[in-house]
Amino acid sequence: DEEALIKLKKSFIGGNLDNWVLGSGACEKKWVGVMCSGDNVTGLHLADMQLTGEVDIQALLQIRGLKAISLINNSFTGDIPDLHKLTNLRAIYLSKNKFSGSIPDNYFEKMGLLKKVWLDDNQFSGRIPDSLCRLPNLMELHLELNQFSGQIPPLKYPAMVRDLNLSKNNLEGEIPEGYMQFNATSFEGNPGLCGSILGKECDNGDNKSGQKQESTSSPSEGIDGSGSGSNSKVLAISIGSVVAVVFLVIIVVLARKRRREDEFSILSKEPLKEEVLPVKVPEAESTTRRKPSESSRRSRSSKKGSSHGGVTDLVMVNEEKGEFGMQDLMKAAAEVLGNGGLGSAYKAVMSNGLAVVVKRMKEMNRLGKEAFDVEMRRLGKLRHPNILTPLAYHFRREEKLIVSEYMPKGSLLYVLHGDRGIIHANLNWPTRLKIIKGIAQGLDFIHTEFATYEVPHGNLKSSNILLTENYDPLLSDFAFQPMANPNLINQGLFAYRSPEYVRSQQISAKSDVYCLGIVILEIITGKFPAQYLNNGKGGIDIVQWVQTSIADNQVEDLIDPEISHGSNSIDQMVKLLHIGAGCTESNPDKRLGMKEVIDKINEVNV
Ligand SMILES: Nc1ncnc2c1ncn2[C@@H]1O[C@H](COP(=O)(O)OP(=O)(O)OP(=O)(O)O)[C@@H](O)[C@H]1O
Repeated sequence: DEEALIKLKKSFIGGNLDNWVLGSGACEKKWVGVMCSGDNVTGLHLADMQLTGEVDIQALLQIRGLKAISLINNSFTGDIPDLHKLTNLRAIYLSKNKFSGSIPDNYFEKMGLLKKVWLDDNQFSGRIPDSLCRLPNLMELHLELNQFSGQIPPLKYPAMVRDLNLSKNNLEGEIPEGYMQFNATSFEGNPGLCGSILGKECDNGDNKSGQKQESTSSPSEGIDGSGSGSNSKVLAISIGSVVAVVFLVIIVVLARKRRREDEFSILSKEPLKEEVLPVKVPEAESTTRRKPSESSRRSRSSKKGSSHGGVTDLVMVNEEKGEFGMQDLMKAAAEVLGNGGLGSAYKAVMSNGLAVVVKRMKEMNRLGKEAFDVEMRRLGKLRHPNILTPLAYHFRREEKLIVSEYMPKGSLLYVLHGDRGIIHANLNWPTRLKIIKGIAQGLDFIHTEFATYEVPHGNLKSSNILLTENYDPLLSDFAFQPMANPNLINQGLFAYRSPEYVRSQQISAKSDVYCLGIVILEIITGKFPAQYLNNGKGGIDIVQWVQTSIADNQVEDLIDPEISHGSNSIDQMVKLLHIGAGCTESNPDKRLGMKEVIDKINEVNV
C-alpha cells in the first residue's frame, strides 16, 4: 500500500503530503489523509489540499482494501478519473473540483458496492449515467451544481437512497416515479424539470420552459393569489409574500424532518444528531419539578407498582443497570432514533452516563394496567446472552414507554446495509456465522419461555437485532403480541407478513421461523429484503431470489461478495443458505421447525 501511495502522490501536483515517506509506515505513522484498518489502507481523505494533476488509478488499484476516496475541494480538472476500475469502492467524494465533460452511461456498471457518490459542485455535463441510478446499494447521491442535462434516469432501488440532490443542473422532463420520496429542494434550479414534487404539471409537449415561467412567477398562488395584480395592495402583497415564504420554509423543514424520520423506518437509522429534543412525557408527570431525591423515592415506590394521582412513574423491571426514574429521563438529552411499526424510538443519555432507548408505543391497550405490569415484569426477568431485557416501563392508557439499554453498535439492519465503516467491515464470515447462531439461540429461548403464545417473538427482523461491542446479537421487541392492539399486530409486527398470515390469517411459532429465515438470507446475501418494505418498492425479494437460484443450481451467486471473495468457507455459507431457504418455505408444514433449525445451524462450524 505504501508504494502505491507514493506512486499516487507523484501523480498529484501541490498539496501537502510531506509525511508520506516510503518506509515510514502509512498506517503506523498516520500519513495525512490515509485511513487504515489495522495495517490496511481503507480510505483516502484528501480534501481541501489544493491538489491538481492526475489521479493515478493504477496506483489506487494496488491498494486492495481501498473502500472510500475523497478529493473534495481541490482543483482537479478534466474528465472524471477512471475510478470505475476500483470495483470495491463504497464511497466516492469528488465535490468542489473542476471536473468536466460527460460521464459514460456504463461508468458505474461494475461498482455494485457503491453507497455514496458525491460529484456536486463540478462542471460535469451530459446525461446522468443510467448505471449510477441502477446501483443496488446507493444511499447518498449528490450531483447538484453541475451541468447535467436531459431526463433523470429511473432509480432502480429507491428504498436504499436516503440522501439525494440533483438541484442546480439543466435537467429536464418529468421526475420519474422512484424519486417521489424526496422533496422539491432535491430538484430545484433545473428549469426544465416538472412533476408533482415541484408542483409543476408536465405538458406532454416540449414547452416546459414556458411552464416554468408561470410557476416560478407565482409559487404561492394558493396562499396569496387573490387580487395580487392591484397596485393599491402592494403592502398587503409584500406582507403576504413574507408570510408565504415563512410558511413554505416551515413546510419544507417539516417535510424534510418527516422524510428523514420515514427513511428511518425503512433503513435504520443513523441517529439524527442535530435533533436533540426532550423525551416527551405525559403532562401530569412533567408539571411538578421534583427534586432528585424525590425522584428516586418515587422510582423506588413505583417498583412496587404504586401510583400517584392515577399516574405511575417509571416502573423498573430490571435493575441490572441501576435504578432511574422519569425525572432522570426527562433531564436526559434525547435523539430520535427512528419511527418503526410500533411507535417511535429515542435515545436518551442520563446524567449517570447510562444511555437508554425509550420506545413510545401507542397501540398497546389490549391489557389493563395490572396485566401489562405482569407481562413487563416477566420480560424484565429474562436473562439470556442473546436477549435484550427491558429495564423499565411507563403505563398510560394512551401510550406506553418501554426503556431498554442503548447498544452503541446499533441494529444489524444498519450495520449490514448502512455505512458504519469499520463496524461493517468487521462483518466477516466468522462474525456473521456467530451472529446467525446467536439469533437462533435467542429465538429458541424465546420459544421456550413463551411457548404458549400464538407467536412467541412476533417481530423478528434485522432492525430488532442489536449488536453488542463483540458483535453478539441481542433480540429486542419480542413477545408483544398479547399486549398489542389488533391493528398494530397486523400492520406493525413482522411475523404477520409471513405467507400463511397473508394467505389465510394463520399465525404460529413457525411464522417466527419464517422471519428467522429472512434474517439468515439477509446476512449471507448482504441484500436488503423487500419483505421489510410496505410498498414492495426497493430491496430484493430475497425468498424468491434464493429459491430461483437454488433451483438453477447457482447458489454461490447469492453470497455477499464481501464474504465469499477468496473465502474457503463457501460450503458453510451454502449450507446456511439452504437452512434460510428451509425456514422461508411458504407452506408452514414444510418449513423447518425451531429445533431443527438449531440442530442444522449447530452443525455448521467455522
Ligand atoms: N436498544 C437499542 N440500542 C441501539 N439502537 C436501537 C435500540 N433499539 C432500537 N434502536 C435503533 O432504533 C431504530 C428504531 O427502532 P424501532 O424499534 O422504533 O423501529 P423498527 O425496529 O424499525 O420497527 P419496530 O417498531 O417494528 O420495532 C432501530 O432500527 C435501531 O437502529
